[in-house]
Amino acid sequence: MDETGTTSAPKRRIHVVGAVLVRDGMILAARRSDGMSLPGMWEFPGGKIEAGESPQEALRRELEEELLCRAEIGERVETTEHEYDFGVVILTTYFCTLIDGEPQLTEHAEITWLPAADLGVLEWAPADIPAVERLRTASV
Ligand SMILES: Nc1nc2c([nH]c(=O)n2[C@H]2C[C@H](O)[C@@H](COP(=O)(O)OP(=O)(O)OP(=O)(O)O)O2)c(=O)[nH]1
Repeated sequence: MDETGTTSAPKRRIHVVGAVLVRDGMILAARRSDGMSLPGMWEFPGGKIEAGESPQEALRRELEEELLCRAEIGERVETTEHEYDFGVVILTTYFCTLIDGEPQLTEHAEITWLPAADLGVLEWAPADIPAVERLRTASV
């Protein structure tokens, strides 16, 4: 029950993985396009984990689909939970290294590489803020 006395159904829980791609001390950020949810916001490329997939499998698949490149998935950076109006996103980010191909735009509006210390200049999806904060204060 909320403060208006209304009982609402529990929100959908959406398990999402994001790639912190690191190259030459820079991290890749991708801006969501107008056709996506959270339009215009910056994120780590990735997406929803499908049934039967491990987080790493999902991330490899998403990077191949979205950026047309292959990456090695490394250590986990952060797991956060954020409630949006469309559901609760549980986002886990992993350090990743490119092993084949140059990231290409397919669904995002743009991509950019930034030093970790400068990540704060972008407008990140709210679920990403804890990972961004961790990266800004860590050496990558
Ligand atoms: N890929 C990715 N998604 C993120 C991040 N942060 C964050 O809140 N999200 C949200 C956006 C989406 O609602 C969901 C990921 O789903 P998705 O990447 O498959 O997005 P999508 O465009 O297919 O989703 P949709 O518009 O069909 O709802 O998680 C992030 O860093 N990376």
